[in-house]
Amino acid sequence: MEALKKFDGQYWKNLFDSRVGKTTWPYGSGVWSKKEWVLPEIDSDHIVSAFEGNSNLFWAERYGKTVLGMNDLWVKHCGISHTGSFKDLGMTVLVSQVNRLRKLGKPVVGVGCASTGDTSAALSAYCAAAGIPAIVFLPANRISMAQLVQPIANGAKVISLDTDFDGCMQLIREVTAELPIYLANSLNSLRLEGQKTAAIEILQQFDWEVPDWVIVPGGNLGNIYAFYKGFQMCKELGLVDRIPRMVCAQAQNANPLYLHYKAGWDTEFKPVTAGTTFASAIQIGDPVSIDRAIFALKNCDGIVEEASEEELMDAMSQADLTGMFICPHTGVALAALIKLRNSGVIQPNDRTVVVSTAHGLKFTQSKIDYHSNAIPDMASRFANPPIEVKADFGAVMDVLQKRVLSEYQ
Ligand SMILES: N[C@@H](CCOP(=O)(O)O)C(=O)O
Repeated sequence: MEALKKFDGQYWKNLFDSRVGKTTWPYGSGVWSKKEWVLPEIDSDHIVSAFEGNSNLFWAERYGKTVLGMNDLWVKHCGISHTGSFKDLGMTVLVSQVNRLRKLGKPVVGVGCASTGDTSAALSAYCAAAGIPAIVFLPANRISMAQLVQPIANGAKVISLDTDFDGCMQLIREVTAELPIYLANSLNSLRLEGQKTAAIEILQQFDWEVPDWVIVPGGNLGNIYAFYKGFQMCKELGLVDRIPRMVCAQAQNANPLYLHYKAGWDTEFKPVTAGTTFASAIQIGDPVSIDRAIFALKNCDGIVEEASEEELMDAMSQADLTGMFICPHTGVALAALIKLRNSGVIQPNDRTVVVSTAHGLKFTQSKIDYHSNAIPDMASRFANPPIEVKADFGAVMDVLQKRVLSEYQ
């Protein structure tokens, strides 16, 4: 009975009135001025949804307006999917085809890939569902725990190699040239056929009105080409009359395409050794789809932009503060957008779509490091660490007065 009373509004009102009918803060040690606490009636006009949009395409209203002064900013969440990244779109197509080949009696003993964590997760899941052996080559200690556990749990053969992604990629290409293991990286066009559906879906979600800009994070560079392919197909079919300008966003520590773009498309492409980045899934120095990416960007009047570690982590954290929970690669794309917006290349009313490539839950460690102010040489401007408070009513009320109520008064 006592417990029930505590959940009665009148009980709390009486308690509150008895305590706040004073001009000094009656809890702990602070001082306060009394304020009327009247909750307005709620009517349906005041109910706002955090995001507005169709399925996985969200209008990032608050981020757009407050951070960028933009009115028409959208985020296409491709990581809200079975294994938590856009790789699902392409891998379901590829594994279905391998399944068919095996049913036709073709000698495919398994499917293999090199990965920075998302491709391997998607491959392992679909192969497990189809009963096909999956072999994944991963760079040791360079992918997140959440990504590592995905192929392990799905029963793939996980080969952890003492090299970077580019080293893994070279090895899987050599191995699949020798053995009847089907190569599942995005140089395989089946992957791109699946991935291009995200572009078609964006156009459909906008009722076939073409956005001005689409920003895609880029590492191995299959996805930027897949988006181009989807947009171009819709144009050729007469569904739209133009295609958007695309931006490929790279991490400054793994930026071979950016360097090539800056040097002028006609110079010779030079791979780089990718440095460590929080955007670990695009930590790639020698992308397999370089030629396709250049082709796509040239044909859509595209741009390549880069983001430093601080820029990408700040952009990600600021976006999270508006209700998203994005991956660091999407942070790269948002940081690129901030730069292009600040330089006036992208205008406030331009309809802009940022492609969010993976679920933020795969990258919690980087968020924890950021919010704990534990990243050397990074100001972590938007860190929001937990507030440690003694388990004491007065102490808790004091903290709330200082950190919550004072902002409201
Ligand atoms: N970021 C990728 C790297 C492999 O690229 P793919 O385009 O060949 O799938 C990953 O998640 O592994």
